[in-house]
Amino acid sequence: MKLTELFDGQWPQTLLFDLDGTLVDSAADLAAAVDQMLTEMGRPTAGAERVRQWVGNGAAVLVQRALAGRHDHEAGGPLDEATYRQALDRFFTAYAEHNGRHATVFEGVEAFLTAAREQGCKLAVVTNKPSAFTGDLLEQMGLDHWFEVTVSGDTLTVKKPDPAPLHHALEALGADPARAVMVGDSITDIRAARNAGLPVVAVRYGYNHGEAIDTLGAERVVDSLAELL
Ligand SMILES: O=C(O)COP(=O)(O)O
Ligand SMILES: [Mg+2]
Repeated sequence: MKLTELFDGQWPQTLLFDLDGTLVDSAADLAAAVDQMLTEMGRPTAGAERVRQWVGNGAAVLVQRALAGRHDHEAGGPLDEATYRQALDRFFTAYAEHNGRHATVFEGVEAFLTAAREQGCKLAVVTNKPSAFTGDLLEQMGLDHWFEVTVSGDTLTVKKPDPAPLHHALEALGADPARAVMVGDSITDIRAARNAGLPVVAVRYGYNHGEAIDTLGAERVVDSLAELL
């Protein structure tokens, strides 16, 4: 299913990309940092499989899920504020050490970005990842040169699924929202795109909290971004 089918045979002018689970397979590093934090706090580790399911709503929610040991962290009861602050602090320190160590760029990403650039598309990253890690990870993966604008989870006071980060990226690019597409891996990206009035391409290989992404309303769902070419 080609991307051009979304816009009457034309390429979109602008592409907004999610980062974790869409461009970069970063779960192993996030899991290493979460488990380091949990160990330092005398708690049992979570393991890569569960951490993968907890990624997508930013560092604060990831840490809350890790402390509760479950995805619906609120159902685990209220978290003690001091414990949460300490855990968040330890997670930031640990992830600064692990960020990029085991991460890889997903298959199809470079080919797709190359084609998009050839078509003159404007490219931006809109992630819920804190800015302390976003630029560093993009640089380590050799992806930073593709993107004119990066909006991180703490760039604004709200993050995806709020549409504001997407609007912010479009404004910074001087882009027409009517000719823009969001590309992401989770329900959060689909909701953010809906809220911003953009079509969305979803990838099946990312982190959607262990749930299938096919029935969540994305205009296109692919196994590799190369399928869009
Ligand atoms: O930090 C996260 O929770 C995930 O970030 P993402 O928005 O790039 O998937
Ligand atoms: Mg993601």
